[in-house]
Amino acid sequence: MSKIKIIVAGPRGRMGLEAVKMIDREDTFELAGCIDRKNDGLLIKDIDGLPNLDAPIYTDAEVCLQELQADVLVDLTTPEFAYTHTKLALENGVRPVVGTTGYTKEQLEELRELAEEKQLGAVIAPNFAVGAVLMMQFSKWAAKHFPDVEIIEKHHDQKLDAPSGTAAKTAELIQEVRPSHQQGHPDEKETIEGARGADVDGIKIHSMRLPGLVAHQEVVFGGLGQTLTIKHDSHHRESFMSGVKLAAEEVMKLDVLVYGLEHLLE
Ligand SMILES: NC(=O)C1=CN([C@@H]2O[C@H](COP(=O)(O)OP(=O)(O)OC[C@H]3O[C@@H](n4cnc5c(N)ncnc54)[C@H](OP(=O)(O)O)[C@@H]3O)[C@@H](O)[C@H]2O)C=CC1
Ligand SMILES: O=C(O)C1=N[C@H](C(=O)O)C[C@H](O)C1
Repeated sequence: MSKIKIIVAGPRGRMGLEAVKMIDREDTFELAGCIDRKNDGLLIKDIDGLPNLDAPIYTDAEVCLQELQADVLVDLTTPEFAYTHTKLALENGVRPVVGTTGYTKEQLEELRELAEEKQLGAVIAPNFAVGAVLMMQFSKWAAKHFPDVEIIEKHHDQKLDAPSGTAAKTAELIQEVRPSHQQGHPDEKETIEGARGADVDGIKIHSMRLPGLVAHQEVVFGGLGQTLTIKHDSHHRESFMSGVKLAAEEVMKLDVLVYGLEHLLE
């Protein structure tokens, strides 16, 4: 069986480095090359802290995608670049597996249409940790019985986007089953702006950023005389890698874009 040839965008990042190491460990994967913001023409092994691999680095994503003829692009960069990378990948016959968060609904829809037009698989997953996917699914189930819910997400202080992609996706899943309504007292007023958090159709999202955190979320439901808390913690970025591996394998069998790892889990 031939190996799945993978390009990683963002190899020096916290997630990108874990992905490069995972691809190196897996016999069925080959690191074809990387897209980086700098280090054009160097090899991965030339960069301090990266594994001893001969994969070439490109700063021009389009040239990289055209020259390497890879199967899959794993993107772990920033929202502003991930969208362009994903689009370029689909236009060049490469299947995207995207962990980068911060896509707008319009961008997702446009990429869904492009994948369909090209008949190419694509996976965009705001969270690759299986535990986090279960947390989201359990939350959707709980919301049928507890329509009053608030989300508290906690991340490291280098995170660029707020709320997290996971919190946004959790709210979206809950919205599918929860009748739309505002929560709290109808006359409540914020005496300090932002005190009640972000609002998605009445669901409040609170984002905490602190050094020492990795990725954590609590979904708290309130009912008469009781609360239910569904909580997930990623203590290390290794927690995301089994999901990235699964997505890189499964995307080869898809001819549409799927949004969320739950679509690939039994
Ligand atoms: N789906 C999931 O399970 C998870 C998703 N994430 C998401 O993944 C993304 C990356 O997170 P994280 O690794 O923590 O972030 P980092 O900031 O550690 O890494 C991002 C990397 O992307 C690089 N980069 C920026 N622009 C480009 C570009 N145009 N081309 C290539 N590389 C580029 C950055 O380079 P430089 O260092 O020079 O800025 C940096 O090395 C975020 O959106 C985050 O929310 C994170 C964890 C889990
Ligand atoms: O930036 C991070 O770290 C993470 N980002 C993703 C998100 O925005 O949900 C996934 C995980 O929470 C870690």
